[in-house]
Amino acid sequence: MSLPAEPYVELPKHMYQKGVKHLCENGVTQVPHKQLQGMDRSRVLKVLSNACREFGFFQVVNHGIADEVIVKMMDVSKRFFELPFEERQRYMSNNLSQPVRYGTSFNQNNDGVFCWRDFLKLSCHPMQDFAPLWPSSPVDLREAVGEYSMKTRHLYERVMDAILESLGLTDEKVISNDGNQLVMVNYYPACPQPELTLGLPPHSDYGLLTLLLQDQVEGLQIQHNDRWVTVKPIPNSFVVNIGDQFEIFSNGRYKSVVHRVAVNSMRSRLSVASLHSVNENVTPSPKLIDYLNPKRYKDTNYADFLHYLTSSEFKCKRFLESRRIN
Ligand SMILES: O=C(O)CCC(=O)C(=O)O
Ligand SMILES: [Fe+2]
Repeated sequence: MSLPAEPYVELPKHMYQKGVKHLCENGVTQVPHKQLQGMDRSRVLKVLSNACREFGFFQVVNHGIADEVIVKMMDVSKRFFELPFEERQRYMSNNLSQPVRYGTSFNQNNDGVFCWRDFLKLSCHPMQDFAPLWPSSPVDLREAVGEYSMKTRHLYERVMDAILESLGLTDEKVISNDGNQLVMVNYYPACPQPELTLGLPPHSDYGLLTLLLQDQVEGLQIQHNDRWVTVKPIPNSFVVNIGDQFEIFSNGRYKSVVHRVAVNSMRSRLSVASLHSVNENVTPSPKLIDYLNPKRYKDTNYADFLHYLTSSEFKCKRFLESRRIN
């Protein structure tokens, strides 16, 4: 299996490699594209592995998804949130497991936590089951989401293969095979008092891996060494982050990173997350368990996650903490 052509990783400052130029001021270092082109495959895997282990996130450019697919997805998403409320309201539901769900920060009956965010959640896999349920307006939404979800799924599989390889698990099929894909479109309206709220509160993603497309408005922040690092948008790139299921599978080698979204008073922001997870039990890979690295997590499935959401633990600790073996 081959790596995506030249993954371009954006890494926090102190991790930057010898000879890599320091480009940004906000605590984030970019590895310039040219440097990666010169790197051999094992070196790229090493960079990927460092990024996953220490930070749980990186950015990918040169991913092979055409700009046109990305632009269409962003454009149709924007038009969805501009539809009259009555139109969007048809997809509102209190039922978290609805395959298509819309929610708005101006009607918070649905969510316990207040977020300055509207969202549209679309289940995508298998596509033939879910596409007929996606909103029929704007008229080109289904086509754009269909194409976007297929391409991001393919990219997910390639990135996952590379991540497994970086862990020395090339034969491990269990995790990259069939699974769920959710496309979550997030719209953060400009907020008159941004210091009083967040677009999304601190959380980590439940699944294996998330591929996130963001527009050019800053907002996503990653927790690292007790501070918040803003992820600078790179046009048409994907921010990839490790989710809880993968931290468990990797027996804690790779980290599911806590992140949040800040809002601002001037500009609205749009992002599209493609969330990949599996339904079945996830258990730490036996190949990553040994005398020095005992099993660190309990076996986990979606029912455990739902149970956690309704339990008293939800308010005081992360889901992952509840799965840790001490
Ligand atoms: O909007 C963003 O940048 C992040 C969204 C996110 O964290 C999520 O959908 O889980
Ligand atoms: Fe997230």
